[in-house]
Amino acid sequence: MGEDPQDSTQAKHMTHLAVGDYTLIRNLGVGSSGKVKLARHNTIGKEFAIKVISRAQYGMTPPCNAGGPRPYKKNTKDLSAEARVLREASITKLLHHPNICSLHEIFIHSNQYFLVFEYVNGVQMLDYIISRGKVKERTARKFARQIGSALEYCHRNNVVHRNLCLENILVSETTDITIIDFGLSNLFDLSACLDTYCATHYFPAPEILDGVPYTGPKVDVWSFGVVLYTIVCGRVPFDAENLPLLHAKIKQGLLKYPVWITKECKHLLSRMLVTNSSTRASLSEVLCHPWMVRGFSGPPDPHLGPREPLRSPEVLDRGVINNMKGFDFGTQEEIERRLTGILESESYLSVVERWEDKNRTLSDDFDGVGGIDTFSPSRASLAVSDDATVVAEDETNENKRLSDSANPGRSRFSILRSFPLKFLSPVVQPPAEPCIPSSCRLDVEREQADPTGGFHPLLSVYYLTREILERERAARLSK
Ligand SMILES: Nc1ncnc2c1ncn2[C@@H]1O[C@H](COP(=O)(O)OP(=O)(O)OP(=O)(O)O)[C@@H](O)[C@H]1O
Repeated sequence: MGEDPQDSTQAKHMTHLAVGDYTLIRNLGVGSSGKVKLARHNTIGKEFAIKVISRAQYGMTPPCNAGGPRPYKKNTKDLSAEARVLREASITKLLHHPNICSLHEIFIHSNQYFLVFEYVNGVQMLDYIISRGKVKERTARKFARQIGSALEYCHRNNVVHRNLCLENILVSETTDITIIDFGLSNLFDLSACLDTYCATHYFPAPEILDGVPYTGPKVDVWSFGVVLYTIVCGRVPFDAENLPLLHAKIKQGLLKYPVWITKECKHLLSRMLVTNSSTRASLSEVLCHPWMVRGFSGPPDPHLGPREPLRSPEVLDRGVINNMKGFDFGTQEEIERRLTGILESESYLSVVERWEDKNRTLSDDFDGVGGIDTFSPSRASLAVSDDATVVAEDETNENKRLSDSANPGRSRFSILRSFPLKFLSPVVQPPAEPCIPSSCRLDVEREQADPTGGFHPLLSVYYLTREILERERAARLSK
């Protein structure tokens, strides 16, 4: 990317730099799209993290041999990079979840974008693991439940992250998780496929590496599996000194577990790291897995607000539609027409009907024997076996342990951060039986056919936009 003029000034002078209402304090990090700086709002005094992205790389800088500024033709790559920034902003602005970094505002200068995010006072999960070695399963479960909750929230809103990795998960002092960087995220539609190659280093799902079309959520489950493996094992599932070797290993598809990993945890990982996306666990299965719910009354709360189905086009609020910006959905009239088409479609109406039936049944159950949150892990049929293809821990294997190495922190992540956006791939795992408890309040069918979440990206954006406006209204009233 182009050099940020702010950065030509040394960091020590940064405290004097102001951007809009913010004073820049210091660098927090750097990513492929730009630098992230700690900033303080001049009037409210609150700290924010501002991602500064140069627009020079997007063709906004006039060519130097020109006799003055003139229109500068953008190429397709530039356009998609610029679209990526705007998509990150549009998607993140909609999301409201305790484990997802919120976007406060975005402003655009002639040479730069400034994305003003909530400041997370924490460290990257990568550094957290490096400094501690492996993490106890109990702590890992806390992390996994928060990551899972955030992913479920996203998926139920037709958003797929596509770049979940250790660098995009921040851990606070209270060991709470915040997921950042929705720069590669997208809206998905379960009835259609995405085909863009995304994700960093070790984390992309096999179907992304193979370049085959994919629907979305399962690629996050894969990356989540790699993250969870790394958290509990203290090293990435596949590692090598260089990419070709790494690819070879991945294609070999052998997954090794250290001896200290519990059977339950191994089973969960073996369901997440399944190369065939159609037999890989759904997020519902992951969140209901006995390992995930151990010590809890059920799967993590996705923090979705209460929603009712939109029962007819008459309930559509034009004020909401007018605010559905940033996704190329078309004009207000087009959005309204498309939403009307969805609400009047047979598939939507039948899903609403099923939703009503299901909720009636659930509320009857609730009146009687405890209702929808009565999931009991003990009732789950955990089919854990000592997987034949799971190789026992081999102390001499190339997946060196951090503590054994002369270079403690990085040896378990030898190419991590060495390659830019690069491929990594997976593992042949036994297609273990899914173990979704029948009483689990989440299930695949519901995930795919809930009129209030995940039914269609346009509907999800409508709900999310309405919720933002409601929050803003509530904030105004409380002043
Ligand atoms: N909200 C935040 N609070 C604190 N630190 C942050 C925040 N956002 C980002 N950072 C720091 O800046 C780094 C880069 O941020 P981010 O991953 O969003 O940038 P990027 O350019 O999109 O990166 P990528 O190469 O993954 O696309 C993060 O790894 C983190 O250390």
